[in-house]
Amino acid sequence: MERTFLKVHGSGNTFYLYNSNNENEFDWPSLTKWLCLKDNDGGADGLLLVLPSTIADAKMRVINADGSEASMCGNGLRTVARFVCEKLGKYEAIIETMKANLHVRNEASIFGTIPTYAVEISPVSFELNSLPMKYKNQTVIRHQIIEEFSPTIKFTAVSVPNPHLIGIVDAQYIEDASHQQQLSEFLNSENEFCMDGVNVSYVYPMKNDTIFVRTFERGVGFTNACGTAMTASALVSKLNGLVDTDLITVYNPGGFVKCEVKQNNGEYQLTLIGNATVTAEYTIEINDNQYKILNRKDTEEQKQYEKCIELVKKETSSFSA
Ligand SMILES: N[C@@H](CCC[C@H](N)C(=O)O)C(=O)O
Repeated sequence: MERTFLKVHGSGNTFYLYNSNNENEFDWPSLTKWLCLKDNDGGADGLLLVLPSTIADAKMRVINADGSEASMCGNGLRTVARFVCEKLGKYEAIIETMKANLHVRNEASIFGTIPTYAVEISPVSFELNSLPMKYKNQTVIRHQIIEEFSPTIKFTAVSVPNPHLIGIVDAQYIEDASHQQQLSEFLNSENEFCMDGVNVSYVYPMKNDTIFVRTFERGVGFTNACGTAMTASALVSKLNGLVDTDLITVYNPGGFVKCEVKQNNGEYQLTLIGNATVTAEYTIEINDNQYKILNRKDTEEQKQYEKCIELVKKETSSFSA
């Protein structure tokens, strides 16, 4: 049978997006692993499923490139927000995700006229149990040196609700990714700290309202960007006085986003704002776990996005390859 998929990205974090009325229509892990093969028309970082919901406007499921399922995806949610809002002819919607129903809305463009969406990132918890993570008999790790990971980098563990380990680093750790790669590979293989793996981000504070974030994603590896990681990194930067504004610009290897960090009655209110770009429409043949790309029709959207990348390269050229 032939099915239509969109190739989409948020800050260069690239996904196939598939709309289905049947949650069990295909073997999602097998399909995702195939779609994400780099030799397969460039691959992708995962598959986003848009499904019917009885409690919201739509439901999103996120399958990582290795076939594992994630509870949330911030960059992916922006593209799902666009798909659902355009389909329903609305400017805002509620999307059901594994652990929360999240508000999404169309937003003024962050660069030129590129389609831009703002999405709620919630719930937030610093409890190690929520990741899950274990470290000695601690219940939280907040801006703390963990000798087993590094003698100098301060780490924070936070779930939003997918699990993140955020390290605040000097420019040298951005220029050379080897420390982050080694630590991430260790924490995403069998280990005593992060039983289900973890997304590992290194954050370089650039200005009082700007940070740079690079993420090694659980189930994927280094990606151009991770939306939940950038939002969690903005929160950690704000809580530790590395930035002093509510609206933080977050550069990443694939572009930039804005993260709004607010606190109300002790609750964190986090919003991720950025592009929701559709690069192509694919026709794919699927027969008993056998897949074949039959056709690809490119959109014009990536051309404008390239200009955004040029700006980011200029701003980050002193420390980022
Ligand atoms: N890229 C995503 C996060 C995708 C899931 C992550 N790899 C996990 O396993 O938690 C984002 O933009 O948030």
